Amino acid sequence: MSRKKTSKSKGASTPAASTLPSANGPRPARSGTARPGPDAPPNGPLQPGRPSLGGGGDFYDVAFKVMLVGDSGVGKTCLLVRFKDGAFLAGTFISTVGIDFRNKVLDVDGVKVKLQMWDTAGQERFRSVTHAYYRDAHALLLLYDVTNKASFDNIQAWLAEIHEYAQHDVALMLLGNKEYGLPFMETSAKTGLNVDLAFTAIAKELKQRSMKTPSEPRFRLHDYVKREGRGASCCRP
Ligand SMILES: Nc1nc2c(ncn2[C@@H]2O[C@H](COP(=O)(O)OP(=O)(O)OP(=O)(O)O)[C@@H](O)[C@H]2O)c(=O)[nH]1
Ligand SMILES: [Mg+2]
Repeated sequence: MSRKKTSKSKGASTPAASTLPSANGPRPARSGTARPGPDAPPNGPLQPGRPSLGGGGDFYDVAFKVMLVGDSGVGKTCLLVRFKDGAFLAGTFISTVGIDFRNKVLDVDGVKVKLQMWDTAGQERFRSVTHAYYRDAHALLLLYDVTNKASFDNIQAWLAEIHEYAQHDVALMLLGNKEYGLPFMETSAKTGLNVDLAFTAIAKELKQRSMKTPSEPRFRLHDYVKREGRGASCCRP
């Protein structure tokens, strides 16, 4: 697959969607090798989209490159494994070395969208490796650990890296991972996001506790918040 190298300039915009050569082929020697092996998909600009058959027989119409970034330990790899395989990597924490990738094809309103997801190492020592991958990412998921204040404080630094190395129009999302096992939502007094929900939910919980009527279905605060919570929010300083 021919690739032209484009130097990143502020005027450059995110490369067109593409059909990526399958990254489903044999994975790099060790997941997250500092430099993915020869089977890793090219890190150059991506070709224009066309229906294509990736490795592993997954048909897709369009493909995008998504990168996960954030401090070491915030849960980038675990989030990816959960999304890809539906499993949680409990047990010992094995830090990603360099960069790794996983693919998943989603059906988005009848369009087969292949996400090639790059799992970066959060450790400082791999930063130079991961910088090279920002350039042709279509989207960046920036993770912090809601139980680790420093990982949230570092968001500013990650945003500066993104501004420095990614295309100016890259799609960005901020994800707070892990939880204390408590119902969790983000609110904004400024925009009103989830403000009514927060107080309505707690009112429902307290009413149920004090006026329990056996015939009424049990109110589950966690489920209610999850169901009603408007996750879509944008974090303005
Ligand atoms: N309780 C809880 N633990 C989590 C969650 N996600 C990840 N972990 C744990 O956090 C630790 C780090 O998770 P990883 O996914 O390996 O972290 P990472 O961001 O990939 O770290 P690096 O590869 O070093 O950048 C592991 O021990 C996970 O089990 C979560 O949602 N909840
Ligand atoms: Mg990792």
